[in-house]
Amino acid sequence: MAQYTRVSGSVGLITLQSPPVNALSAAVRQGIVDLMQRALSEPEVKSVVICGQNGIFCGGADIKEFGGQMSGPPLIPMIHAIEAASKPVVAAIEGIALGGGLELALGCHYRIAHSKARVGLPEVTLGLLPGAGGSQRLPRLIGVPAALDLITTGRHVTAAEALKFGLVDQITDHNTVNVAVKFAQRVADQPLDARRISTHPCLCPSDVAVLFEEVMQRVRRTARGAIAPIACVQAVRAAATLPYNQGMERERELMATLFTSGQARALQYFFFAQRAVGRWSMPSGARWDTSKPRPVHKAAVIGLGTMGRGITVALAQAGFSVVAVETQEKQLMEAKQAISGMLERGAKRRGVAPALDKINYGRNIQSVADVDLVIEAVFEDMALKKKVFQQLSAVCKPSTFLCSNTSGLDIDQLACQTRNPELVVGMHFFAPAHVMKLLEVVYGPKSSPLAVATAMQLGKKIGKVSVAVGNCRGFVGNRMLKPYLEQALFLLEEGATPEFVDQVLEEFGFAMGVFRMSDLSGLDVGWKVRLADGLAMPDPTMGQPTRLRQGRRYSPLGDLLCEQGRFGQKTGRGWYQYDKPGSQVAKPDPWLHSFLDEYRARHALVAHRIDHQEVLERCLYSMINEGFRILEDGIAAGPEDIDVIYVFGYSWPRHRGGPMFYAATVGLNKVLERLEHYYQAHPDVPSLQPCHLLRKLVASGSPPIQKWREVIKKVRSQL
Ligand SMILES: CCCCCCC[C@H](O)CC(=O)SCCNC(=O)CCNC(=O)[C@H](O)C(C)(C)COP(=O)([O-])OP(=O)([O-])OC[C@H]1O[C@@H](n2cnc3c(N)ncnc32)[C@H](O)[C@@H]1OP(=O)([O-])[O-]
Repeated sequence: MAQYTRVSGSVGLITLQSPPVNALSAAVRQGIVDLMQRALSEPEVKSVVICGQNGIFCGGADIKEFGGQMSGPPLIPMIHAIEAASKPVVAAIEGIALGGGLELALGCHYRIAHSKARVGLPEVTLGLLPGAGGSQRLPRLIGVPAALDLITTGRHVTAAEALKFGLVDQITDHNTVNVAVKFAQRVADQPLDARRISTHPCLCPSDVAVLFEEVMQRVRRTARGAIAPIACVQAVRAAATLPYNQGMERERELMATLFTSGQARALQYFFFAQRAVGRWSMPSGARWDTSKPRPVHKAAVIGLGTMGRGITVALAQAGFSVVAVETQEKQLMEAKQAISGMLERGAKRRGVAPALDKINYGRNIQSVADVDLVIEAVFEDMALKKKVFQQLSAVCKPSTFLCSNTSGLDIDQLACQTRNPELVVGMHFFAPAHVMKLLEVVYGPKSSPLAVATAMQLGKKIGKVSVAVGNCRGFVGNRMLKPYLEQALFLLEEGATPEFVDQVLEEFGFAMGVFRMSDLSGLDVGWKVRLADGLAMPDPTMGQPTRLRQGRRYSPLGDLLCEQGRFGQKTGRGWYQYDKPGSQVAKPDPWLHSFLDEYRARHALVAHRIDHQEVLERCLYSMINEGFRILEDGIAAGPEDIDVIYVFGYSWPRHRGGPMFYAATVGLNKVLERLEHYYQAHPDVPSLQPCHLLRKLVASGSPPIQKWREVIKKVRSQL
């Protein structure tokens, strides 16, 4: 909807009204078309201002409309009509002008922005391009290099930056609509021809061909298979090389291809999934909207290894006072230096002062007595963590929330060490903790909604996407990683190489294949856990066959590498070889290939040809199957939670929506059929056995992912 008022006698003011972000829904577009006609037909009206209600100009096209049949007046002719209007039209930009919202403003003859406004063309993040003339008008207004930057990255720019680009004509600290109305009065009689951006030539630098080539190469390198960034470059190239009308035709063609691509659907699903995880719920019925968080002013971090340092930086950068505790003197000195460096580098990038004074360091756990919340980040050892929780419970105020950064240990066991187990939750950060967006907030059977709400809010304040999950070994992310890693090892046993498996996964869109990722994280981490679990056995003559544990197939390949001191990048050897310890350039290692040959010979394994499809299906479907088990067990509330965790924590390619969305895209019946096939071939691998929920969903006709929760509810109620 849109509202019309006449202000100052001669200005027609059109206000977009569609909360929360005044998206250009069919009703809003209809409102704009009707009210523009009215303003143009009223003789008293000499100029027009378009603004949005509640201090927000416009968040762009209504993404909810994309999935269905489009109705109402189309955006492109609507914007053309505004540009062609015989009276000056001024956009009064407050809050945001994004996507179609900025394209609407580019159709206006003038743009006035509030100094706190942000503008941008983020369509690429939704698998699209600015398809309402934005790809053709923006380069004509601000030049090809700046337009390429904005359109291919989708980044939002501040009003000050927009002014520098010439994207807005004026910025103000005052009431933007009032300023725009006065401006509109001043320009009422000015000629408009030069203000119609579509008539401008597209000014190109002399080396424009080289520029496009460079940008295209960069985009292809970083897109990880996403097609929208490439289409964005092609659309801007059309603006630079074709007359406006032909450029618009090219924009339309490219947009049509993107619109119908699975990638746009995946990215739009993911846009809503990211927001859905904020509306968390627990099996007890506690929910985000009925559970109030308690404010946290002062926090503490216990243990200043890699994770503790990152968490301290994340907290301090967000303005929290932090008590950072490390009991080892040498570690403490090293941590202080590292944290200061991280804060200084981050502050330099953001152009702010480093938050060094937010942190108090200490060697004694007593120094956390008065904090509101503690995040324990000591070594991943249950006995040690239990001891720390006992100490914290004795030292801290009774109201202090006690959180653990464990990546998979039992939260309940830690809660049992404390006076107030209801105040204990997991806060599982991902390395590097000040950079990675994901936070798993883990509730145990005793965790209160208050503790979950507080941890979720803290996560939001430090810029994380927080997902509330239940307590089980590995929680959601690492639990699903286990069958994925396991399949990758089995594939090596059966004839594949680490390079081939990684290549397939990287072509799929992962930033790193499973073996390169393991080398980066350190092979010894998992090895220590397997040793503690009694799975990795240094002496293979202990009675059990080496490739079988507890009746299941087991690959000791990772353990054997660790026994050789091959821990990955940090030792210069792992699944790959590196020039020196710490180097990041992975090279195939002939030693490893002979080692695999010998291993296969020792175990009478005959290497067979493993193709692309088998690698993908076995690695991904076993992981997805575990995802369905997680949903069945109530560890994740819905598929969106899993997908958000995988995109933000495990570099799952966003344009594929996340593992559960991918399963829906492939077809649940196909996933089921392939799992059945592989389980038949490998009956000693339980992770390949299709789970009950997957079967149930297929039996229910494979409903769309948005309907899975209904089936999940039914399955859980029958358990
Ligand atoms: C030939 C075909 C021609 C086609 C023409 C194409 C035109 C054009 O180029 C395409 C576009 O504009 S593509 C669009 C380009 N635009 C973009 O990509 C902008 C996308 N939006 C954003 O980046 C952020 O939402 C803001 C920065 C706007 C606000 O951030 P914040 O303050 O943290 O708040 P928040 O929590 O994020 O959102 C609050 C609520 O608003 C909801 N919602 C938001 N935008 C929506 C939309 N466009 N729509 C619908 N809903 C939208 C959001 O879901 C949430 O709902 P919930 O039910 O409460 O969960």
